Amino acid sequence: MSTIAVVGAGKIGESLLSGLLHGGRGADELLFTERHPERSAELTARYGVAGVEVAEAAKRADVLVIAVKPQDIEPVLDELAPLVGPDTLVVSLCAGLPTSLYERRLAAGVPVVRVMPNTPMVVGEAMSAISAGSHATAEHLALVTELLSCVGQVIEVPETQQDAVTALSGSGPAYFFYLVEAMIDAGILLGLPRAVSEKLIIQSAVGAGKMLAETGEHPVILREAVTSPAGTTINAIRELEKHGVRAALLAAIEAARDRSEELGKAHE
Ligand SMILES: NC(=O)C1=CN([C@@H]2O[C@H](COP(=O)(O)OP(=O)(O)OC[C@H]3O[C@@H](n4cnc5c(N)ncnc54)[C@H](O)[C@@H]3O)[C@@H](O)[C@H]2O)C=CC1
Ligand SMILES: O=C(O)[C@@H]1CCC=N1
Repeated sequence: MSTIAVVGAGKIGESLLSGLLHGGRGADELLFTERHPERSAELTARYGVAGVEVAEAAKRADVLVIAVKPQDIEPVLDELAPLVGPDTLVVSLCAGLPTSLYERRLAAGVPVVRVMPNTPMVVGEAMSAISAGSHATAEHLALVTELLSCVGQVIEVPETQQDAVTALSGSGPAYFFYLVEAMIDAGILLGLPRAVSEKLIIQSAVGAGKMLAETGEHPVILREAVTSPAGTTINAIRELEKHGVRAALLAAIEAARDRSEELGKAHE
């Protein structure tokens, strides 16, 4: 039985704990650390998992999952440095932080796997991309894949692609939520009640997502099937093109990639 400790049980850390429990891990195989005592008590009451100090997590865990904000990593590394050795697998979920940061700051030979998950983890539909650091083996990657499979899908990418992945799927749910929010507003503009507009758009988003996932068709084909000659959709598409929506998405995702790179460089 291996012990998994989540350091920083915020949105992502809590979703992972919940997913691991649903996936069949016992509460006694899990630990978490949280700097706010009220939050810690709330999580223990909800999941039956013990909240411990970072140092205790480092001593007891076989797998340490780091889920603090990248800006909060320094004190965590300081605490872990004297306690973590090559028998502990460190899994970082932090945007921008390279495996080399952990390898530089922790004892020689500590295996590190970098992961970029996303918030649909909360409903078991995460997209997680994983990359091995220089001491992580195929077995370590297989273990991380098994853990993350409890909360969604997993792919392996070279670490050089992780900043791009962060911009695409890490932040990606926010772009879809933004789009949905704007489309609901459009319904209000056209005079629909808010509740009706929300239902129409959310179910359209769910349906479109399912079609993308289940038909295997390219998005262009699916869009063309909606776009009738001299119909309504093409009029909307003309406006999207006129307002540069495609160019805006390219620029937005490039900016997110740049920020991920900056977050990593802040700890060089
Ligand atoms: N929110 C998102 O969509 C995604 C976030 N991530 C990454 O996951 C990590 C966590 O993000 P969120 O869950 O959104 O943040 P969050 O702010 O909800 O959670 C972070 C938690 O860490 C705790 N914490 C900070 N320092 C601590 C310490 N020294 N000891 C114990 N607990 C400590 C905080 O109290 C907080 O509850 C970040 O590095 C982020 O880049 C990755 C993919 C998606
Ligand atoms: O915005 C952020 O920095 C985090 C990482 C990816 C999604 N949310």
